[in-house]
Amino acid sequence: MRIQPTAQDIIDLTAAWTGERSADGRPRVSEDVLIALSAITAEQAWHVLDAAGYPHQFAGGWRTTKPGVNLVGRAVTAQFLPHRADFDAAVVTAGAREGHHDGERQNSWVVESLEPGDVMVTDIFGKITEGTVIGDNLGTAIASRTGAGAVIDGGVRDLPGLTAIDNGVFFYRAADPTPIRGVVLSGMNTPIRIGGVTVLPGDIVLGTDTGVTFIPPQYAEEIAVTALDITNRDIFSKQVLAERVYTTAEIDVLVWPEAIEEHYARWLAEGSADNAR
Ligand SMILES: O=C([O-])CC(=O)C(=O)O
Ligand SMILES: [Mg+2]
Repeated sequence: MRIQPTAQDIIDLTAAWTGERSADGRPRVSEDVLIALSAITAEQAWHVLDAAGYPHQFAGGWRTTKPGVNLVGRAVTAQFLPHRADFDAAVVTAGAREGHHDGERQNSWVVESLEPGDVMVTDIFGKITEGTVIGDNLGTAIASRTGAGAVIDGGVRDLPGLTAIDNGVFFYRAADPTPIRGVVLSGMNTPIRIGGVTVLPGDIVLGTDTGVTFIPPQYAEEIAVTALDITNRDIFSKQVLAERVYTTAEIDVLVWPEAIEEHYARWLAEGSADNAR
């Protein structure tokens, strides 16, 4: 038994990704794509994923420590189950074989595995009381290791301290003063369920005020490129409307006539989108 699958198991699990990978086998979407995704909306991601046949990648109904700030990074998944003594003993033994020696602090096993650009994504079956996966100490460790944050489908504690962490964004269900208890870590970087979404290790987490999208890595670049085009068209539209070059009837349509498309292409080529931003 293993707590974390081997790199080869993770490669097999995510075989749809053909690009670069982390040492643990997870898909490693590039830094440039992550930066581009940090400015997009849940709707832009949804549009591409729905069209690609992935309509169930969004989970809503969160609280966030940084409203208005997006969370973007590569998922490190973790799953907790209700405590069961014999299973916990097996987990502690397997964990020690994989280098995790503090069997009483299984939540820290996950935190200590994190790398820059990772987002810790934890399924703790919605448990709030005694389901507080992190507080401000583990939150500080997550932020300093990842520069990103975490998605906890359960509780957090030390909320004022967690909110004060500048370099991390935390999505959670509710805060509670109790410490984590009565659970066992059943897996790290295994497939997990968050809301109605199946999340795989290396998925790109996009947390916005709307909710959290888990983007299969093979769609990350397409979403970044599509979103940039949508954003640019929006800037162009507002500019030509403000300058009264076209009427709203001409601009506010699903497909622009050829002349407006050509104008947009010229405008893009002149670098006007970058100037307007
Ligand atoms: O230590 C823990 O397990 C949770 C906690 O309170 C913290 O991270 O500050
Ligand atoms: Mg604490």
